[in-house]
Amino acid sequence: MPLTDNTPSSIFDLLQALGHQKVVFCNDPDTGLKAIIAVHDTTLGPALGGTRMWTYKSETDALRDVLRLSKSMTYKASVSGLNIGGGSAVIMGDPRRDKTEAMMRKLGRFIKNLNGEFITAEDMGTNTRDMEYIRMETEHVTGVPETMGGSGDPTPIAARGVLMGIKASVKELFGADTLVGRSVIVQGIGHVGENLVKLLREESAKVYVSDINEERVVQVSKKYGAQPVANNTIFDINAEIYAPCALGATVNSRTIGKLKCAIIAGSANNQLEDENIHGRMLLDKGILYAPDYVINAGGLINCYSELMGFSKKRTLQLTENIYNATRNVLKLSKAENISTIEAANKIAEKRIADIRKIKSSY
Ligand SMILES: NC(=O)c1ccc[n+]([C@@H]2O[C@H](COP(=O)([O-])OP(=O)(O)OC[C@H]3O[C@@H](n4cnc5c(N)ncnc54)[C@H](O)[C@@H]3O)[C@@H](O)[C@H]2O)c1
Repeated sequence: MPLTDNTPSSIFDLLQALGHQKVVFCNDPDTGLKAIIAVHDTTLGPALGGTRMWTYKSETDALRDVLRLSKSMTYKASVSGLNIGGGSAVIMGDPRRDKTEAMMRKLGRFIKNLNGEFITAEDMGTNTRDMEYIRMETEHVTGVPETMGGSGDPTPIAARGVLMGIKASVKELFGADTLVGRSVIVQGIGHVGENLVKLLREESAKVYVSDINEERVVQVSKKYGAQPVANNTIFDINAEIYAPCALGATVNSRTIGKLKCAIIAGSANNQLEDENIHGRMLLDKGILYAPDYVINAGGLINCYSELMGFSKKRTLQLTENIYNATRNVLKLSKAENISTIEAANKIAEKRIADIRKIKSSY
């Protein structure tokens, strides 16, 4: 996705280049809410995507993030075979310091005004409690607590999907998908990261953990028998699998040279800073990259299931199918000698184009 410093300076040119339908700036001085909602593509259905709250350095950074996130939601839904489109919301601010009930409910009012074109869920910096606040103002939210008729926390399912993607990648590279003794470094041990550490340890993998929150590193490493690693030394560790589970763009021209892993497979959205450049660099370096939006679709699948009338069994089936979806992407990448992200994009774009055609006919 061409969202770098070289991207068009006009916002409309940028939206045109990325294919976005709508961007809404939400400003509410009373609650301090400064949020951006982006609706990328609704060909397959209403735009579904998380609300992220983060201390963005600038408005441009927040806009860049919401545009990247929403586009990857469209692609994620498409490769996962779901009938929904892609959208996303970001709130500018520190979730630990600035977030309030009123702020989340105000965001709910903005979402309500979109009349179902955008449906949200939790993401970094937000949680099920926040979704509950949004639900007080609009029905267009998923991932609300079970007590409110929702499917609850989607992060264990998101982590299971990532595990499926890791297994499919290991199968491709090593011929068998067992994780016994395989080494994995998990960067970012928040909601998804911690669940992933748990699953990896249950599969008897050797797990290293790092986070900017040192307290969590101590807690999580103790709880699951993982090895703590200082955040600034993660690229010095000799681990076969690097699982980015924090912010995106950690795979870039500055880090690729340092990577010692054979596989990159994690939950973070938009792991490649520039997918054209860095997807190719990884292919040339012989590092297998399991495209983020293919393997982190579990959270989306959970939210989608909630919209369809939640069934735990069906949700698990769809999530375990991430194994096959990843295998298909890797197969196409190999057959056409294209990067794995190009292969995933081809599969996603073909489904959207096919459905767009049938929707335009009587
Ligand atoms: N929550 C979901 O259901 C879901 C689903 C799919 C993808 N994702 C993606 O997975 C990633 C993690 O989501 P989450 O819900 O676990 O978020 P979270 O906020 O619970 O956890 C993120 C963790 O990353 C840490 N972190 C932040 N910057 C870091 C850095 N530079 N280095 C190391 N650690 C850092 C934070 O301290 C925190 O512990 C995000 O990119 C999110 O978009 C989340």
